[in-house]
Amino acid sequence: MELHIAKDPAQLSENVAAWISNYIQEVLQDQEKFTFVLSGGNTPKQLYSLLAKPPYAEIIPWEKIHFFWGDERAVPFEDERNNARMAYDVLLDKVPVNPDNIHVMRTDIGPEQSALEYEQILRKYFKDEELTFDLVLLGMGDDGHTLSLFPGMPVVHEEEAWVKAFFLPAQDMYRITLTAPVVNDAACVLFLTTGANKALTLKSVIEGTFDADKFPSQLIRPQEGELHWFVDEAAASAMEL
Ligand SMILES: O=C1O[C@H](COP(=O)(O)O)[C@@H](O)[C@H](O)[C@H]1O
Repeated sequence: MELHIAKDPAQLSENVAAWISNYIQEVLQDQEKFTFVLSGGNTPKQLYSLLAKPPYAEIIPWEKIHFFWGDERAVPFEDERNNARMAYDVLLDKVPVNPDNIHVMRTDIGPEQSALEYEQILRKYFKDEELTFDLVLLGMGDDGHTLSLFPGMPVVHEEEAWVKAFFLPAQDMYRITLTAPVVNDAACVLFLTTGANKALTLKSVIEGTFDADKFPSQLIRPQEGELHWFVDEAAASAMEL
């Protein structure tokens, strides 16, 4: 695991935008397409909006990138809580992405059906071979969740399905999520985390005893791929560095 600490969220977003841009260009020297799994929530907004502007808007070969999502809140696309909607607003509507390469988790059908359909989309894309995303961007909630793997929910222990839907009583909402084994098969996983409110959780996730029910983010340990935590000083403040 590699830990990268920046002064504040603005500097962190700058660093991550540059890092992602370099990584995409490097990977595309050896392959034709790049698979990028996006996260939702508030933290990546600044990063997405930087990627949508020069120099990244111009140097990233957008047409070669296939976009997927790590998780989705089962609310209509028009709802501002919808993770895909946020990414469209801040990034995807602003750069020359091929619309056929954008693979959203649908929320205009039932969540269970959407999860099954998304798994089919992934199986088709990866032609039933090993599912290996090039880059998975993740966030971490104050409670230690990542993707929609929330503390204490059975989905945390899912080993078979690639995609699961479930009801999250705490938010009175269905969630659709990739499961941890899928993310752990990725070539590179990048967590983006900011804020003092996440400091104690981050310390537990990185330095604490393994307890996936309490801190689902601890489940993310790529088998062979790279794991990077990009955090700001406030989020890192409780760690022993
Ligand atoms: O609900 C979610 O939360 C996490 C963390 O979001 P943040 O607002 O604390 O950055 C996010 O990664 C996930 O995609 C989203 O559905």
